[in-house]
Amino acid sequence: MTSAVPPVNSWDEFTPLKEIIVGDATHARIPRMSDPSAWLACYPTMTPDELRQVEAGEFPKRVVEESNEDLEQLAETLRGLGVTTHRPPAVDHSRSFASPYWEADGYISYCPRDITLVVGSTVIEAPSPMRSRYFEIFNLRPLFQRYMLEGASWIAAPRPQLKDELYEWDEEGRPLLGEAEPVFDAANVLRVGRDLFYQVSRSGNEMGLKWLRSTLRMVDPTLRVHPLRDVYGYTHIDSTIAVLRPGLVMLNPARIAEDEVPEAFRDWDILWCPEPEPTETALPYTLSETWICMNLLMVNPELAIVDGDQPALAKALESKGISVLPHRLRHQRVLGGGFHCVTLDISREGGLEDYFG
Ligand SMILES: NC(=[NH2+])NCCC[C@H](N)C(=O)O
Repeated sequence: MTSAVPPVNSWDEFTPLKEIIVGDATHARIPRMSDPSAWLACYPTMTPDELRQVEAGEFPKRVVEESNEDLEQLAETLRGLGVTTHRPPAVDHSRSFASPYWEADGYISYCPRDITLVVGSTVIEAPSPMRSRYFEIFNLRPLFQRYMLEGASWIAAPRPQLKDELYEWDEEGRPLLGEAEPVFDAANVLRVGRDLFYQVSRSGNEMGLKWLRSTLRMVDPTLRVHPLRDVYGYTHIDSTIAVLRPGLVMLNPARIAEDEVPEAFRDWDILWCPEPEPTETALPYTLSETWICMNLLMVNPELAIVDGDQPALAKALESKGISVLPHRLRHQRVLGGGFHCVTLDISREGGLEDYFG
């Protein structure tokens, strides 16, 4: 039975939220860094010597437990705002697995944003370049199957082979992402109605951009995918650019210079993210930089869920008429995800709009 209202409808990052998935930190672990895809995804700026400090295995119990407390609080707040909120339990990341070409450890279910791209009523399983993420999506499958039965479209990118030749090396012996096959994390993409922005970086290659363009032609031929090259070379776009509402975008001043604003946003009002407040971290190495504070969740164009430890950010948003709901995500740097990362919006009120016309 398909409903008149599509069960999945998410074309943007800012219109009023109706349904969302919130991540789960249970079983979160650091994979062995001997896997180049894990090193590339987790600590890509570390040299081989610096990487020696990283201990593979489960994140500290306190990190997991406190993160799950924070995620449940986030879910409660969203439910209180009338947003249908799902908490699918994490897969068991303690189990290693193999393909004909490699073996990998489990990783994390904390950031559903990273592995699934929702464009309109189409759920797209992204081809992550990280071997440890190969089965992460399995905890979302029951929901995706239900959405399909209710009328959504559900596809997956070609399963990537992730052979060693996909990974290249820089002059300091650090991994890079090659072009052997289409790979990207969904969090390399921002959606702004008819326009999507795809970051080419160590977590999304040019071949992935080609695949996404070819696929979105089937979703709607008017969709446009704009590459963001040489903006931020590392993992994911959502601590560099945050689209707050039509005509207003927050940018990371440490990564984008005033004279290098991506062309599409040059006529928009720009809110430069204030310098992040320093925060303590439970481990000496983190999956996210301090700029993860930008990684906020727009509940609607006038309301944002943000890190409560960033008063300057709250003030900056309020100066643009955006109220904030301060929340804690105590280990967002250690686990590599803020409020945008730890959620996956399934339905918003917005449609296939042209916000740049
Ligand atoms: N969807 C995500 N997990 N985004 C996290 C981006 C973190 C980014 N690499 C930073 O250090 O600022």
